[in-house]
Amino acid sequence: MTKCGYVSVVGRPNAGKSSLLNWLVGEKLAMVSHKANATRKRSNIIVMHEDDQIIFVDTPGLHETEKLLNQFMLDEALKAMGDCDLILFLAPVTDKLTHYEDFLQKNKKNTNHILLLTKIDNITNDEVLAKMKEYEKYSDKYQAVIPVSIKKATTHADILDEVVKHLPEHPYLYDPEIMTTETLRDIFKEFIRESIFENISDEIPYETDVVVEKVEEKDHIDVIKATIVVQKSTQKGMIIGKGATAIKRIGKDARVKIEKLTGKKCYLELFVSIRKNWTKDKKGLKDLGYDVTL
Ligand SMILES: Nc1nc2c(ncn2[C@@H]2O[C@H](COP(=O)(O)OP(=O)(O)OP(=O)(O)O)[C@@H](O)[C@H]2O)c(=O)[nH]1
Repeated sequence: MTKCGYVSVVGRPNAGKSSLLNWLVGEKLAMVSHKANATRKRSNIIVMHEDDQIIFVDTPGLHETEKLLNQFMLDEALKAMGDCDLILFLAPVTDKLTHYEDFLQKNKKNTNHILLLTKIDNITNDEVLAKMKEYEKYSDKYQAVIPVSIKKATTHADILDEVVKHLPEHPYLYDPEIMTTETLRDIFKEFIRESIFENISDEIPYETDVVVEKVEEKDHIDVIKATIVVQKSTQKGMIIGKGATAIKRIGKDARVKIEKLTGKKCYLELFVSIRKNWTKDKKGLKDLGYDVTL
């Protein structure tokens, strides 16, 4: 009998969740940013490991906050934790244990979890061992602890072997050929958002969203029209930039990512529109597809 189940990938902002998933699936599907809190919604990434199927759920970072959009993000992560067969908790190896202790508090259903110590390329082997020793006082809480660096590691078999051990016997839930339940439209949106995070500084990316209005898939080219939504007119000016330089850079970077994924040319047309204070009220969030039930 095959094994198959849901594995929520959880950790504080910037822990390396999306990077890990892209690495495990061998394809760039999730948005990665050096800025924290870039991931806003859950998304499924499906990895076949030998005959077993693992459905990883990428989640927004665990963080405390008052903003409505951020509360939605936290709620997404908590829901994913309460609703899976196993949790992968990612802790950058240099983190203090308090983040892990916070997670233990939030894991109300005591779902089984594996502790992944990430970014171990940043420190020496001895330091990694010392950190693993620190976590040992919680060894009755986790199923396993695995140190990992996606920058250095050459195989992911050890992580996947360990994950599969804790999944139920179950027939596949998805066609083994597919890598994600996200639509291409969702992925294009995330690529454009990622390019905004890369090119625009300060708080603006956090108050920006993207609506993909139209995707026309032709034989040799995809024609995509998308609108970048901001909260106020000064932000619109920043996104466009002097002589439209900023928006051109955003468009170029997003196009390169899209073309790499699809293997086709892409013509990407970007617009900017203002929706006043969309991150702050329920209607604004709902209109942009964040199903707030808070
Ligand atoms: N040195 C090093 N950097 C890493 C590693 N994994 C991820 N990073 C970097 O850490 C940053 C955050 O990575 P993400 O994958 O976006 O982190 P996330 O946990 O999904 O972040 P949120 O969206 O904020 O929840 C990026 O700049 C990555 O390149 C690693 O193994 N080593």
